[in-house]
Amino acid sequence: MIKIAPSILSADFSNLIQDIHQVEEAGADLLHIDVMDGHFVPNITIGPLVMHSIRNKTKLPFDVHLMIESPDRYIEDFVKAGADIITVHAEAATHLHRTIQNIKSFGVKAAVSLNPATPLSALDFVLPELDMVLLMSVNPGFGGQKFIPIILEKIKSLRQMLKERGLDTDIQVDGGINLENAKEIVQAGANVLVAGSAIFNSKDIRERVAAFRQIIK
Ligand SMILES: O=C(CO)[C@H](O)[C@H](O)COP(=O)(O)O
Ligand SMILES: [Fe+2]
Repeated sequence: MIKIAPSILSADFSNLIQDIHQVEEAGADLLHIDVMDGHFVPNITIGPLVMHSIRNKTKLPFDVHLMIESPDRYIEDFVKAGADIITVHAEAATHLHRTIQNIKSFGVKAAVSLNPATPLSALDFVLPELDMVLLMSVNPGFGGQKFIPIILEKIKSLRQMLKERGLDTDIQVDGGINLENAKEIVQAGANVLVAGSAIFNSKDIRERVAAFRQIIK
């Protein structure tokens, strides 16, 4: 079962709840929330306060992508704000194993993200601890960027690595996913697709989620 995770980074923030309801009614599986701190990435987005304010407006699980330095300082805040899955960047966590344990200690799912240039070997000694791996297919920081094609090879290698280890960890891919490339990303081995601009910048958000579902089924 392939999951669709619309990224609210490209939603209309003046109509955020309406946009969220549209993707929810269209059958999205997760709500992808991009948290940026202006340090790890050049952009600044939303924090736990906004997340908490939308928590009781939707039943969609919150898939929280932390693009922040020293993520341990904020894990508890994001759990309290309603996170169901918390993803940290391997490049941003000095003690990655400890950070993963910290996330799991709150009973939420733990995931690690790799920037496009970071090798899969960064996961070698934490892979069995993870519910999901997030492979970035753009350099993080902004929505609306172009998918980096070589990440297809990375997805295939990760799926093979998981198979060899007997793991069925989710592989999420994030950045530049659209109706044209979604199928090959799934065929490469991804089972959770994040899409921001391709969903929220379309004229008909519901129809666009349905079109993604049709293409990847
Ligand atoms: O983490 C992200 C950027 O750092 C976003 O989730 C991602 O870029 C989604 O936006 P789009 O689908 O428009 O590329
Ligand atoms: Fe993201």
